Amino acid sequence: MSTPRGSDIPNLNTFRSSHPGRGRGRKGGFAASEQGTEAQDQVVQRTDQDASVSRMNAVALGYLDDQFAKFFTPGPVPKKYPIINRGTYVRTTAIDMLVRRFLMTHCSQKKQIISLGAGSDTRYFRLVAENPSLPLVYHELDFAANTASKISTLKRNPPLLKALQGHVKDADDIAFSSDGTRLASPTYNIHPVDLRALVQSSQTPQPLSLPNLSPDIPTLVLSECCLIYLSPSAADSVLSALTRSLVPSPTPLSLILYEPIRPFDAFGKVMVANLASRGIHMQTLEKYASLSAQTTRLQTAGFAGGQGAVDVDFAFEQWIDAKERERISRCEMLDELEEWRLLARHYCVAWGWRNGKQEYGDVFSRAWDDVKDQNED
Ligand SMILES: C[S@@+](CC[C@H](N)C(=O)[O-])C[C@H]1O[C@@H](n2cnc3c(N)ncnc32)[C@H](O)[C@@H]1O
Repeated sequence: MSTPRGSDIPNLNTFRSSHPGRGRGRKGGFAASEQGTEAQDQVVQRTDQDASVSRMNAVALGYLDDQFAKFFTPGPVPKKYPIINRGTYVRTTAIDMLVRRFLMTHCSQKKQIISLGAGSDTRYFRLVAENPSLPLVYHELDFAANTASKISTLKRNPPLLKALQGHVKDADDIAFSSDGTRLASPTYNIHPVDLRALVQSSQTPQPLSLPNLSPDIPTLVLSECCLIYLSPSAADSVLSALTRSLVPSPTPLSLILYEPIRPFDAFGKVMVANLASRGIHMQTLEKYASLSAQTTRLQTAGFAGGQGAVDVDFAFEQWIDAKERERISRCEMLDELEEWRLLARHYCVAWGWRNGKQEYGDVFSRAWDDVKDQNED
C-alpha cells in the first residue's frame, strides 16, 4: 500500500486552514454538472473503485472480516487514513446489523434484497458463504460498465463462484449474458441497469423487467452511497418505481440508505467542495441534509411502518459494544478523535419500512422496532 488518501472526505488540512468553497464560484460548493452526462456517469461509476479500495483497507487492517474484498482490488491498494477506515468499518457493520436482523426474523421465510448501485460490494458473498441455505434472492443493479467488471471478476475467482454455486441448487441455473453484463440465477442476479431508466420504464405500459425479481416476498432495498448521485426527482422516482411497480403493497418492503448529510456547516461545505473538485456531485444532499429530512423522505416514499436514522458517530458509540470498540481502537492508531467525530457526524444510516398483511407482514417491525434511533439533528 502507498501513502494514505482520503479522497472521499474533506482534506482535513484544507478544512483547518481555509474557508470552504471560497473562490470556487459555485454556490455552496455544489458543482452544477457542466460535463456531458456520459462523462459525469463515468465519474459516478468510478466511485465504486474508491468504495472497494476503502473496503480492502478496512479488511487488511483487521477492522472487517471479508474474504472476498481482495478479488475486487487487484494490484496495489492505496492506503486510507485511520478515520476513513473506521468510517468504512461502521458503515459496513451498521448496515450488516440491520440486514442480519431482517434475515433472522421469520428466518425460514424466503426474502429478497435489492442493492441499488451495488458496484463491487461483497455483502451477498459474505452472507451466503456463512449460510449457503439462506432463503434469499439477491439482486444487484448498476451501470453495465460496473456489472461487466463484477461479472468478469466473479468468473476469474473460484472462491466467488464457489460461494454462488453453493447457494444455488444447481450450478446450471446460473446464466451469464453473452455480453458479460448480466448474471441471472434463482438466488443471485446482477442487472445492468441505469436506475434512471427504471424510472422512465415505470411510466411506460411495459415496464422494464428485472429477471427473477419477485413482487411478493419481503424485500429490503439497499442504497449504500447510490441514490445520492441521482437528481432529487430521479431518486424519488426510483423509490416510487420500487414501492409501486416492482414490489407493490402489500408486500413488506424496506429501504436502508447510507449517505452523507449536513452539507451546510463548515465541514460539510469542505466535504462537498472537495468532492466537487473531483467532479463528484451529490445531487440529493441539499434536499436530504439532516437525519429528520431523511426520515421524512422515507415516510413520504411510502415507508410508513416506521423510520429511523443515525449518524455514523452515533452508530459507533451506541450500536457497537464497548469490547468491539476497544478491538477497533487497536486496529491502528487514531489520534484525530475530534476529526473522526466531525467526519462521522457527516454520514448517516437511515431506514424505513412498510408492513404487509401476510403472516410475515410484520417482519420489519419485529426486526427493527427496537433499533436505537438518534433523536436529534
Ligand atoms: C460509491 S459507489 C458504492 C458501491 C457500493 N454500493 C458500495 O457501497 O460499496 C456508487 C455506486 O452507485 C452506482 N450508481 C450511481 N448512479 C447509478 C445509476 N443511475 N444507475 C446505476 N448505478 C448507479 C455507481 O455506478 C457505483 O457503483
